[in-house]
Amino acid sequence: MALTGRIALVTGGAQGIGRAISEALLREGAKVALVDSNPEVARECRGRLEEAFGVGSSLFFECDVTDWAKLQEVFRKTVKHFGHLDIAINNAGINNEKDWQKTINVNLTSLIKGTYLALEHMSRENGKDGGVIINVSSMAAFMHSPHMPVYTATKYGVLGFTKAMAEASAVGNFGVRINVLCPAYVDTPLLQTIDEEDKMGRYFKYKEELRQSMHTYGILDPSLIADGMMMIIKDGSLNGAVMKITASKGIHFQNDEPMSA
Ligand SMILES: NC(=O)c1ccc[n+]([C@@H]2O[C@H](COP(=O)([O-])OP(=O)(O)OC[C@H]3O[C@@H](n4cnc5c(N)ncnc54)[C@H](O)[C@@H]3O)[C@@H](O)[C@H]2O)c1
Ligand SMILES: CCCCC[C@H](O)CC\C=C/C=C/C=C/[C@@H](O)[C@@H](O)CCCC(=O)O
Repeated sequence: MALTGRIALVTGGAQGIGRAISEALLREGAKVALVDSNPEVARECRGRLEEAFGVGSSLFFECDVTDWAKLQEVFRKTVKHFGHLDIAINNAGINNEKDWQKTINVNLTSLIKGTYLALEHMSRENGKDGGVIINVSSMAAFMHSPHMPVYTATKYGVLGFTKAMAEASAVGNFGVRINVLCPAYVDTPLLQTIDEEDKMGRYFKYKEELRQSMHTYGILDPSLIADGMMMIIKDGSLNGAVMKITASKGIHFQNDEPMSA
């Protein structure tokens, strides 16, 4: 997929991994709608992106992805403003084991809603031209860590939902490629939540073990995650792919054993 003139929507786009992919897309000539609930980081990000890529190449929406009506409106306004939608990146995510229901709402329920909204605006079923969706999971979907069980559950959920949706898209001829990305630890403000008792809840006592795990597995630069996303966006053969990004193996894919009867 060539990116000049392509239209992307990125949730959690103003910081961390979301910001890195938004910048990568803008660098290659795409236009990007950034959706974020944090007005301060969004303001700073907006200033930087408009300075670097010009006013008009990005659009900012202050929106909490758990607000269904607002999220619907954001997709609608993006399509109205730019004309159509080609790429949706459901990236917004939190680590909050204390308010674990919020973690499920943000990381899983809203990602499912974001996927359905993206399909509404991209699927051939609705007379649209197709596109690509990337859902952000984590290497936590392959590990069993005592440090963040609900976060882990949401990331397993994202993995399963996305693989099933990719098959639904293939079977239903949606023309939309749906893939999932699973990074290991990435150098973003999310990692600082290990020092916050009101986020770690009863698992706060494990924070040094978690820090040790980061030390063992390494911490990646967000630009590497953006590279992986660009690979998925550009490779038209990828649907249902599970991309892992780790310090030891870099960008690579999970290959599942075919299930025997
Ligand atoms: N950083 C890591 O080590 C790591 C590793 C694997 C996967 N991930 C996943 O990558 C994604 C991005 O994480 P990050 O590390 O860039 O985090 P981050 O905290 O640096 O950035 C997340 C962005 O999402 C926004 N956001 C949070 N809740 C939101 C909501 N309800 N509605 C709208 N926007 C919201 C935040 O304001 C922020 O700008 C998450 O899904 C996370 O689980 C992160
Ligand atoms: C404050 C907590 C925020 C959590 C952020 C992340 O989502 C958590 C990422 C979790 C685990 C990372 C593990 C990395 C492992 C690899 O380096 C590797 O050893 C695994 C090998 C498997 C493979 O590459 O296929």
